[in-house]
Amino acid sequence: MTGPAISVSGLRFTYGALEAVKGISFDVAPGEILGFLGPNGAGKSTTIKMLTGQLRPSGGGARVLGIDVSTDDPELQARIGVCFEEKNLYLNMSAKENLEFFASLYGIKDPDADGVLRRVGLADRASDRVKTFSKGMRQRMMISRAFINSPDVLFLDEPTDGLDPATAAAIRTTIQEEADRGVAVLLTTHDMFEADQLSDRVAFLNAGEIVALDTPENLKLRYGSRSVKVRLREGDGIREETWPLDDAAAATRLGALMTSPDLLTMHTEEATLEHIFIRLTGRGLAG
Ligand SMILES: Nc1ncnc2c1ncn2[C@@H]1O[C@H](COP(=O)(O)OP(=O)(O)OP(=O)(O)O)[C@@H](O)[C@H]1O
Repeated sequence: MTGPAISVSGLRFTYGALEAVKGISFDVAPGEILGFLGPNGAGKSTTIKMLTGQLRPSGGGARVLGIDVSTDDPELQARIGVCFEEKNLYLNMSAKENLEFFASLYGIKDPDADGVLRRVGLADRASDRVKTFSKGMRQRMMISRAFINSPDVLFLDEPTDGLDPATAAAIRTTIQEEADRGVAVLLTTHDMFEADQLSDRVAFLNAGEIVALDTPENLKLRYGSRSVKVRLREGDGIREETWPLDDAAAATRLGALMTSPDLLTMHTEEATLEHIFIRLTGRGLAG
């Protein structure tokens, strides 16, 4: 297709008197991963629910693969993959039966359930009932479910939350592979390493508004500042100092410290997405 896979314009949602999403606009291109970041309650889930047809927008609009999300068009559900904690799995069915059942809802005749389970590391549990699965395995099932219809757009809400590091890394690789084959991905995560590693661009959402949207590199250049952390011997103890790296006065001070006999360690700290978010909003991503 030409044009954006996801196109959002002035999108709003109100729960009674609460305006949870306040007129946001953004696009996601085919093959692009957009990291959708913000603290609890920022409006990420509400936005995803509107884009996946679960909530009708209160104002503005959005198109996914050219389909107006407020039209209940079944083609939308057939062409998107959603990993959202609120979607349930059938606990008495096996992993494979779950995927085959979901595939049947999309009218897919011969779903590659084994292939999808292999991609999330559950191939050897294909015949086991989901009720015997651990929390992380159920999370992997949710991800596999999002892949079963070979979607053109993926909505992934904290896909690696609660997974062990090796499994999380494998899932990130899978998400990147999907993007490489042209899938547009909207990814929410509280893991800033993951956001930085995977996102082509990042949107910071705060209190229902997008406060910044750019590549991680550009955000770091524009809002981030590098610093140097110095540890010095002081009497019987240790003193720590942090100095901005791009600052003339700091350079003079750091130059003097280099030759100090009390200098223990000195290391540079890069701007992180979390630092930038705090700077932009005065809030941490976790709360
Ligand atoms: N069903 C609901 N009824 C009333 N208010 C709601 C409902 N769902 C969410 N809200 C409110 O809307 C705002 C946005 O919530 P939302 O779930 O979209 O945030 P979020 O960014 O996804 O947060 P989290 O990181 O915790 O998942 C919050 O103030 C929340 O309390």
